[in-house]
Amino acid sequence: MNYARFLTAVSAARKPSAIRMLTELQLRSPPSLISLAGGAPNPNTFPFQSCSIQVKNGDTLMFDETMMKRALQYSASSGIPELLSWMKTLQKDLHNPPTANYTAENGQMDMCVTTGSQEGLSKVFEMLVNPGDNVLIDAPTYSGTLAALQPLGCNLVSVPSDQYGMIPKGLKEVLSRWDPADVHKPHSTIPRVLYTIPNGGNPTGASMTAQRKWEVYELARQYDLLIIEDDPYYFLQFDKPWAPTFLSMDVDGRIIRTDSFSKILSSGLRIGFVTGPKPLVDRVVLHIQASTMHTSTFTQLMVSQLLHRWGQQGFLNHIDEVIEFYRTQRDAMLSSADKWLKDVAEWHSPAAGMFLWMKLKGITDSQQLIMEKALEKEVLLVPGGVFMINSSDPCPYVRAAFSLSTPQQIDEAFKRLSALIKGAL
Ligand SMILES: Cc1ncc(COP(=O)(O)O)c(CNc2cc3ccccc3n(O)c2=O)c1O
Repeated sequence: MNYARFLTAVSAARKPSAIRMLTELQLRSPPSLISLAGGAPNPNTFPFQSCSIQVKNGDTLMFDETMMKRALQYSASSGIPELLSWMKTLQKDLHNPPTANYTAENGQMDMCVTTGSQEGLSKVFEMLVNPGDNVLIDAPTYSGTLAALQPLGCNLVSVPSDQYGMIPKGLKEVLSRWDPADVHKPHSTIPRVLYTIPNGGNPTGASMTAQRKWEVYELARQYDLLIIEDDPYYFLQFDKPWAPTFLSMDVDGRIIRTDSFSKILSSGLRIGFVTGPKPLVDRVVLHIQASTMHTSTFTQLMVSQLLHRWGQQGFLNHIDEVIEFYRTQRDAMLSSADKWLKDVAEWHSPAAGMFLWMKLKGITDSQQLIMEKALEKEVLLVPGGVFMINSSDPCPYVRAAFSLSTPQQIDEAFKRLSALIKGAL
C-alpha cells in the first residue's frame, strides 16, 4: 500500500515532538538514568496520595502512593504500554488480522489509545480528508462523524444502505463514476476513504452481513480505498457468532478501526482505540503529541488494572452481561413499539447496539413534530434529520435509544409518541 497517497499535507508535515520523544525515551530507560530533560512536574507536589476503587464483583483496584504518582504524571502519547499490549492481544485474538505479522512499511497492525473513539475519528479524518475530497459514507450516520467531517470541506458521497448496512451494489454504482486507474492520477477526484458503522449502526441499528463486508472490501481493493470501520457497538451484538470485522479480512492493510469502551465499561472515562496500519497510526500519534499529548494516565491505569485483573475471559463474561441488559431493553422497546406504534410507524429489529430507527408513516419531516410537539407531550427522541448529510432535508425518521430508560418509561414514552403522531396526522 502507498500510504502517502492518503495523507493530507498537514498530516504529512507532522514531525515527532522532541520533548515527547525524550519523555518516551525516559519511560523506556532503567531507573538508574538521571534525567534533567523533561519539563514534567514533580509528583511529590501533587495533593493526591492514593485511592482504591471498588469494583462491583468485589474486587478492589488499589492506587498506592507509587502508582498514584505514575497515574498523575504525563505518559506515552500512544497509550500506557500495559493497556496497549492488553488491547493488541485482544484484537489479535478476536480478529486475527492478517496485518498482525506484516512489516511496518507493509502496514503492520498497530494501535494507539485515544480519548474516546470520537478523538480517534476526528484525528483519522484530519489525517486523510482534504477540502473538496469525495468521502464515501452510508447515510444516515452518526452525527458526531458529520460534525467532524463536514467542517473539513469534503463532499460526502452517500452510499445506499438498508437494515443490513451498506449495499455493495450501491457502492459499485457510485464508484462506477470513476475508473480504478484514476487512483494513479494525482489530481483525480476519485474517493480515497470510505466510512461505515458496521454493527448496531447509529442511528439505524443496521448490522452488515459478512458477505456484504467481503464484497465492500473487494471494491475497496479495486479502487484503492481506505475503510474507516467505526465499531463502538461491536461488543453489543446480541447474537453469536459476532460478525467478522473488516479488520479480520484486511489482507492489504487498508482498514482503520476505531473501538470504544464507552458502551461497555464507561463513557465518562473516555477510552477509545485506533487500530490500523503502523504508518497511519504513527500519524495519529504525532497529532496526539501536538494536541492532547495523551489520554488521561489515571483512567488508562484504572482500566488497565481492571482488565489485567479480569483477564480476557473475565472481560468477555462482563460483555455477555452487558449484552443481556441491552437485549432485554431492546425487546422491551420492540414490544412497546408493537403495542403503541404499529399503525403509525415502521422499523426493523436491531441485531446490535442501542438504537431503534423508526419511519413515521404519513409524516414528511419529523423535525417539527419532535422538537415542538413531543416536548409538549414530555417525550424526547432525535429527529432523523440530524443524521442526514444535509440536515435540512426532510426526514420522516426518528431515533429512539433503549439504553437509559426503564421498560416502563419506554412504554409510557411510546404511548405519548403514538398520541402525538395521531394528533399530527
Ligand atoms: C457510531 C459512533 N462512533 C463513535 C462514537 C463516539 O463514542 P466515544 O467512544 O464515547 O467517543 C459514538 C457515540 N455516540 C453517541 C455519543 C453520545 C454522547 C453524549 C450524548 C449523546 C450521544 N449520542 O446520542 C451518541 O449517539 C457513536 O455512536
